[in-house]
Amino acid sequence: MNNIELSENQQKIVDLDEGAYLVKASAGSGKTRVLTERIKRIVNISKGKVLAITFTNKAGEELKERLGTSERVKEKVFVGTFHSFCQSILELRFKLLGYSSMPHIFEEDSDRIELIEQAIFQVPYFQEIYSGLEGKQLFEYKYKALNFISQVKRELISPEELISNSENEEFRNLYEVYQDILESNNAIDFDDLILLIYQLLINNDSVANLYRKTYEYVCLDEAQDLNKAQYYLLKALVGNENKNIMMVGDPNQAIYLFNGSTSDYMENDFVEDFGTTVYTLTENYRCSRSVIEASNKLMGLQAEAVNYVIDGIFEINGLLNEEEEANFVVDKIKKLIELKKHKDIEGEINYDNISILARNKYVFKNVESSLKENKIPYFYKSGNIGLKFSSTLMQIFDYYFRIKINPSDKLHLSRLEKLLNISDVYDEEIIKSSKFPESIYSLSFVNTLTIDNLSLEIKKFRKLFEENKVDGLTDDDRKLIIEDIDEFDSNWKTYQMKNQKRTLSGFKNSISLGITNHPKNENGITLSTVHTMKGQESDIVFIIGMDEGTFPDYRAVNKGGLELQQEKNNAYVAFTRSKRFLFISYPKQRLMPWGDFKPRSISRFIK
Ligand SMILES: Nc1ncnc2c1ncn2[C@@H]1O[C@H](COP(=O)(O)OP(=O)(O)OP(=O)(O)O)[C@@H](O)[C@H]1O
Repeated sequence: MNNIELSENQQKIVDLDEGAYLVKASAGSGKTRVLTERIKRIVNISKGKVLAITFTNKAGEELKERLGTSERVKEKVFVGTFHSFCQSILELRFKLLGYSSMPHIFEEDSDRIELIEQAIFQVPYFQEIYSGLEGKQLFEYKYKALNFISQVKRELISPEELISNSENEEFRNLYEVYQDILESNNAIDFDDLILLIYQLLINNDSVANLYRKTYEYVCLDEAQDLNKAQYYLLKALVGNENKNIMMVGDPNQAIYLFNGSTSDYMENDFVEDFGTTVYTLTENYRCSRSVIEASNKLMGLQAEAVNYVIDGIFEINGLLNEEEEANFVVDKIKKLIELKKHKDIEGEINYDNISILARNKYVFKNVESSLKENKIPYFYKSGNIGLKFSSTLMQIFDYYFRIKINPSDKLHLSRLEKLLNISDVYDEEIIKSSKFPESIYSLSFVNTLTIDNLSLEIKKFRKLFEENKVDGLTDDDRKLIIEDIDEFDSNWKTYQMKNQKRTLSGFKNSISLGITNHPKNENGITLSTVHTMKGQESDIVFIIGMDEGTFPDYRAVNKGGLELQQEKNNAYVAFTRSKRFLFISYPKQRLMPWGDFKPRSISRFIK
């Protein structure tokens, strides 16, 4: 991989002098490759440090892998997501933002939902509206309110703008109450993390100058996914002097409109604000001729195949229903595996070089059962997900742990009280007579923990379950608990490796951001939504459920315009994940949850 010879155009970009540059190029053209090589070059020839931002932890890990592990790289490059970068600043400078101790991240959707519910119940006006709602409406109301709050933070809207926006006037009070509750818990949400650091940089010149001096170069992958807060954060960080910033991206791969992202920040604002020079790359190094022809046709593009000698396969198959579609996919997989070799594919065909993609997770239901029936190994690719415990004992540990490091965290305290169904979660006698008497072990584990004894205490805690010293647990319970402890231990080890200055609170926030969580190397066929597969590739790709209403999603079809365009981009991302073979399928009818079959037509994207 590292011996790849760059094309003349790619090399020219790698060798550019200081300045602001945008590489706007299509899928598979080597944008990430060029960015990586440029970072390597800067590390070798310049004294300055590089800040390399990615949108997911996974993309960050891959970038690190491509950069190698030399001391020089470790010392001179910070690779991370916007959130992890902001967290690292917040940890050092929370006092400047008015916090007396490091605020904690409420990362779970369920945390935010509970907070908004609390906010609703604090304002009679909202409480009245809410009480008049039922079932799905309740959820939709909370979702709408949370979405509004998120939008305010992402779009950097001031309170004045809020007031002038009559449609949103209603939620304005709720926003303030939500923020107050967060504050009283000494907590922040994901959007706050970016907003707070942006505010710090624009209001505090000495901090901003410090970071400008520290990071002489800024690099950003997948720049079409920028939202306003992220773009303005970068702008505030770079300042007016050293404008050494390179972004790479592809407007046709913009698929995060729902998060407030638009390629306008990359294509317009970045170019105007920085006097940026724009480069393009037109060759596709990833895909076979058939895949490129299909994706060019989809988008009206003219990407050139570098692998012109590799024909590849592109097929569209309509099946009777979802069950038949699943059987078709599994049969095809079996045949490919039996084949073992194909002239277009390097090495042996095995499960690991096959991926099945779909617009949404629910589309996988039939394929998943068919894979199971046929004993074909598979796994779901996960996104930016932090550690989640499966055993109740470790979930209880998690609550105690959060409260220990953030005593203001009333949200998780009340959840713990509810779970144990007791009012004093620190009274050992009461715990012993609670629903989960074994939580006493979670509590004493948390009580002993300090940043210096964590490794040792984790070992001791694990031993309790290995040696079956805790009453009332089945073997299955013990197995689950030990697996959870091992995951916690592995997160701790990663945190230790990545951080010189360690604190329990820093560790917990890193877990919340998913920075320390490296899902085990999973084997078998990859099942993934298109969003999660972004930036990745696979020799053989199946895209299932390409019927109108599913892909494109019916909501985008109803809305049309930009939303529908993003669906098309989504299909483009899906097509171009395939290096060699691309099999697309759709069911001609779908089973509705109420038991009827509904006819479906082929997606407009493959007609
Ligand atoms: N000059 C080159 N010679 C051979 N292979 C290359 C070259 N440049 C890139 N590649 C390979 O092509 C594939 C696509 O490269 P990369 O992931 O950098 O593209 P990208 O433009 O970031 O893609 P996307 O936007 O679709 O995620 C990778 O497997 C990469 O190693």
